[in-house]
Amino acid sequence: MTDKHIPDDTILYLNGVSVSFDGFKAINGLSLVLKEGELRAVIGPNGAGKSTMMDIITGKTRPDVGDVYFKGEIDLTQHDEADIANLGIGRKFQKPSVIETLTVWENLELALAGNRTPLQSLFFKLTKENHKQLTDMAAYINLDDQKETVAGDISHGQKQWLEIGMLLLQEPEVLLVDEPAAGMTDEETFKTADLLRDVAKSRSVIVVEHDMEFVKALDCKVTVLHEGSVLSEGTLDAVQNDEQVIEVYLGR
Ligand SMILES: Nc1ncnc2c1ncn2[C@@H]1O[C@H](COP(=O)(O)OP(=O)(O)OP(=O)(O)O)[C@@H](O)[C@H]1O
Repeated sequence: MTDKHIPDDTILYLNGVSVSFDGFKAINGLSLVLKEGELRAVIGPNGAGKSTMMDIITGKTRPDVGDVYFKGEIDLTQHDEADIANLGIGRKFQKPSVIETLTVWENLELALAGNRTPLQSLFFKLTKENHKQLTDMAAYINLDDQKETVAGDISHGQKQWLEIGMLLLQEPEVLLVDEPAAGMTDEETFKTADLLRDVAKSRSVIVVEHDMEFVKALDCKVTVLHEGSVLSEGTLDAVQNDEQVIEVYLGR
């Protein structure tokens, strides 16, 4: 147990986190509390520290100082990237990393096998239950009709959904999603917002995004980062009307 007073329903707890690169403070006293089952959008101008924050949560970057706790008692600064993924924090990078020469179904199958040890996955055979799991997931991510299509032939938006589906098969408790709507059509953007809102009914989700229409569709609490710390937090309306946020975005 930690001596920090972290509320029971907190899944991620960042407090006073800072990290410098060559003397430049990319993250500067950052504090953020994410509740179980919460969907949170993180916005902020280029260089605000959004990716670095995700890197710290997932163990890619070690903070110089500060607390980073998962589920109240797991000190994430003491774990490496592989450990943190296994603990239940999944991350989707901006660029989809599906295997383009495999079908949608095969990509999903691979993600399911990925939950096993290398030896187990070598001999992995789909059970009836696994088959249903993959069929349900394909439908859930709007790819029911594309199951047999090679991933290289589906749209950019569909690739993003496929990757979200692959991550969900690993059943993370927290899903971190980096700019999912970039390069999507309007229809795909809104479907993605629907999907992530639904995902957040059974786990916690942080979405980093620039597209304000998408953030509006997510309909959740918004955190604005600037120069490595939280500038404002609240509803999208509240942060968009915050004088400090207006100044940072519009340079007034
Ligand atoms: N490994 C690194 N070495 C040096 N500087 C870095 C490193 N990683 C990030 N930075 C710097 O830290 C700052 C924050 O970068 P970060 O990528 O986290 O911002 P961001 O909010 O994700 O920006 P964007 O919206 O452009 O992706 C930037 O000034 C960046 O140049």
